[in-house]
Amino acid sequence: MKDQADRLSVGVAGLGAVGMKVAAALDEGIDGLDLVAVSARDVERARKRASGFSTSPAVLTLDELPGRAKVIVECLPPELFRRIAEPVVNRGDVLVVASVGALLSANDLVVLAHRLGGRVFAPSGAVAGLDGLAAAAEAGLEDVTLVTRKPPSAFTPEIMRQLDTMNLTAPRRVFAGNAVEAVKAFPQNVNVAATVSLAGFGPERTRVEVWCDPDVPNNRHELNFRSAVGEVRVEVSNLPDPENPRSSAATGYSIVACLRKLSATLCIGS
Ligand SMILES: NC(=O)C1=CN([C@@H]2O[C@H](COP(=O)(O)OP(=O)(O)OC[C@H]3O[C@@H](n4cnc5c(N)ncnc54)[C@H](O)[C@@H]3O)[C@@H](O)[C@H]2O)C=CC1
Ligand SMILES: O=C([O-])CC(=O)C(=O)O
Repeated sequence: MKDQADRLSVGVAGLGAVGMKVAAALDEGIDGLDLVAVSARDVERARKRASGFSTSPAVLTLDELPGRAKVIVECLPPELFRRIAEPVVNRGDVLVVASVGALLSANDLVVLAHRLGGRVFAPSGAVAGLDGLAAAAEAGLEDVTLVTRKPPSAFTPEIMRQLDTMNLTAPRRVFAGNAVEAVKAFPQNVNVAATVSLAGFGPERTRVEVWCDPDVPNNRHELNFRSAVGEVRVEVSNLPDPENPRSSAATGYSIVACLRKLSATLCIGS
């Protein structure tokens, strides 16, 4: 048990598929961390969602959240990323990011965090293999490719209409390009591409394919990389979250695992 002075207060921005898992795990207890506040679009609804929590976090609007906790976990729609990230970083606080795609156009905030002594964490989220990728990056990467394959129901209604995905009878490649272009085209589907690119070869050089596949029930991510010290292939087949099928159910748990490391004595994995 940490001394009171060493404990970190935590706020969760967004109580959807990802944020609710993070808030629930904090409420159950993560060593050294205290859930003090949550925020969602509909404050009344958020109050109901948090009513079973034993820690009784304050339920706030998004703009009230910065400053209420030392660590803010962003679990919002990507278009709201800056609204929470900017004030958090401006205070020199710790930001943990789910909408990692939005980080690709927010390098100014990372620079500011560095200047003010803050920190920004981008957990692995729905993808795996970033430990090996980070090691390979140290050794010298030669090629990184991420192939994301999702069922039609995992795309936003707008993209489903654009691509006519509901009428697909066979797998179709709906995107090929680099991570920057992938995030622009699919802001709610390929945060993983942003995370992989930041962990390894950079957003411009990381190659990404997105497939809409009526034959797969799960969200699949296949990461391949080659470096001076060998080749790695990692395949993930994630169950879609029952609350939001666009997000893999594993995402929230990856953020929880990252939060545990904030104050853990024994840290496993790079
Ligand atoms: N890093 C990764 O590997 C992954 C990242 N994601 C991303 O994580 C983020 C969260 O995903 P989900 O939880 O599935 O989304 P969701 O749609 O289930 O939840 C979003 C939450 O934001 C809240 N919200 C909306 N407007 C708000 C406002 N003005 N103030 C406060 N809260 C507001 C909503 O009430 C909702 O609780 C998304 O950007 C998603 O693309 C999703 C899957 C994987
Ligand atoms: O949850 C997933 O499988 C991936 C995802 O939506 C994202 O990276 O934005």
